[in-house]
Amino acid sequence: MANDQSYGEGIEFTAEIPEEFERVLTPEAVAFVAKLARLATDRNHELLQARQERQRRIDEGELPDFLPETEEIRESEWTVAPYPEDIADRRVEITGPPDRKMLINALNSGASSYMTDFEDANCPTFRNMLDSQRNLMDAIDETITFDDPKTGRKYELAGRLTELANLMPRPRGWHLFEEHMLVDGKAVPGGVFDFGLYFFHNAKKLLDLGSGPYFYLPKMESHKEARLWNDIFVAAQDELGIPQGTIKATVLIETILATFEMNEILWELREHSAGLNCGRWDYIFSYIKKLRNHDLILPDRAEITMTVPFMRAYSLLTIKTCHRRGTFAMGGMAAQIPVKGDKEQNEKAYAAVYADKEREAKDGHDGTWVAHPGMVATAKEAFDKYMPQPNQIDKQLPDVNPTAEDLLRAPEGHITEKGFRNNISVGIQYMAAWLAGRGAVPVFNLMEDAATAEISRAQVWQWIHHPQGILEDGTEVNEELFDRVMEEELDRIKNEIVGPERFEQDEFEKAAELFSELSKRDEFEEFLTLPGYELIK
Ligand SMILES: CC(=O)SCCNC(=O)CCNC(=O)[C@H](O)C(C)(C)COP(=O)(O)OP(=O)(O)OC[C@H]1O[C@@H](n2cnc3c(N)ncnc32)[C@H](O)[C@@H]1OP(=O)(O)O
Ligand SMILES: O=CC(=O)O
Ligand SMILES: [Mg+2]
Repeated sequence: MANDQSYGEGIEFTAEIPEEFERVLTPEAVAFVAKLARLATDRNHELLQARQERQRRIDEGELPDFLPETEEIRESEWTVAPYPEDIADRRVEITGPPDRKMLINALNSGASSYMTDFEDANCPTFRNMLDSQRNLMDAIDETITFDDPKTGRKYELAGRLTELANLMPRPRGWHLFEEHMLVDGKAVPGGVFDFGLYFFHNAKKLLDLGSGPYFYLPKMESHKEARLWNDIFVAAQDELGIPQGTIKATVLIETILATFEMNEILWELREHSAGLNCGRWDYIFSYIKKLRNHDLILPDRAEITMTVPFMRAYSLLTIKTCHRRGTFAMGGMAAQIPVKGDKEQNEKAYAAVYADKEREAKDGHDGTWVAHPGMVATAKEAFDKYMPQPNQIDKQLPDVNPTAEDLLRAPEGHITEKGFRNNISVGIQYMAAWLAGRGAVPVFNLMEDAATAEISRAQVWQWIHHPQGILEDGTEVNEELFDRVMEEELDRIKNEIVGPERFEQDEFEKAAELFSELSKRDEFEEFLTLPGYELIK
């Protein structure tokens, strides 16, 4: 175990650091993270406070809209700094948590980039966070290998790092803190911990290889949150003597509030921007969460596709905004993954991914996300067809001018018992995996992660708490119905889906307890990973 005395004044670790991770938490790397934390932590808390105040105003009737005070930024002509040539072509980006095997598989997958996920697809145990950093260090040293004890298979990189997918880590969002590292008695913002360690160990090596420190930034709700990231980038580059503007970050537009501040977010990060991405799953979650006190009730999760009007308006506005500012408009995640042992369902999954990517490419997106290596070729085929050049940033969309009403209008649809059941079952299955340390899992042939599970959780809460929470057969959604359905679904999970043995081993009972508590309580919990973190840290 590393000795916390060696880390310097005001720096403390609240958990043992296994020896194998001492090369991640070197005194120099820790001091670097501490420096960034001292810059960021209080501002992070103020920004979270501002989120609460905004929510209070929305609860009282205010609706999100474009900000009058930043009109000048929206109306004037400017572009972000040019992108580096090695990320000119981002047509297919694979995503996933950087566990050792997945990291090697993702780098070798044929995708243009790998969104290396410390957020939605990751369960933030201290071990997972440190293991991910170590795996990334080994990948960038080009020494990473993995011997799978279960299969005996050996894994290694399929070529030089620069011939493989570009690494684009996504640090944790501003709501998550790394409670195992304290600086001046305060937990370090999770994103600062993830970004700081990665940048400290790898930025110079990436530049020497001819690549660079590229990032994704999640779950922001305002341009002021982007300003904090920009200040962190400036300080980090300064500290390591790396030229300003070297970092390039793509911001996920995945909250209903950020959609009204796309220009402003790009402006804040203009020296460091690599565009925006449509984080569709968190976006739906955010819509439900932020507008929960309004009569804007969404139908079953399966009916909220990218083609319903408010989602389409958001995606087209992202493309318009990014291209006007000279940068990438990345598409989002199709949650379908290959279906083993069912040819028909498998073909449907591939067709759904192709249709999603075809629409994105035709609309003007510059690339897209897939959740599984098996889907890379399918997404690439769609983009190659409609975008033979590396990107289509020069495609302008002057006629796209959605109003606030267009962006906020709830789609028509149905709330069904099937949808209600599915939300409960998926939510419990996901939380059970998460509590066992896994942040992304296949459930009912779809990729589920923290963002998709949040939709399920938020819908159940909303239908229980809102007078319009009525199933299409007229049944009122209430706690009694919830208790009955949850018991039936738990029984099904135990006896038909995972089997009694795994049910006992994994955390299904604990997950059900948490899911039930969050669904029934009157106050809406901001993120399910917050009470979840209390159970795993
Ligand atoms: C809303 C959002 O934020 S989207 C972004 C966040 N979410 C994600 O990143 C989820 C990414 N996807 C995944 O984590 C996985 O695909 C899962 C968990 C859904 C399914 O994983 P598995 O159950 O392992 O799938 P499956 O058994 O089909 O995998 C086949 C092979 O592909 C590999 N694989 C699957 N998904 C990935 C991936 N995303 N990256 C790299 N390799 C992968 C597996 O490791 C396995 O490798 P092997 O043949 O060498 O053993
Ligand atoms: O992070 C992506 C999303 O869809 O959420
Ligand atoms: Mg997300």
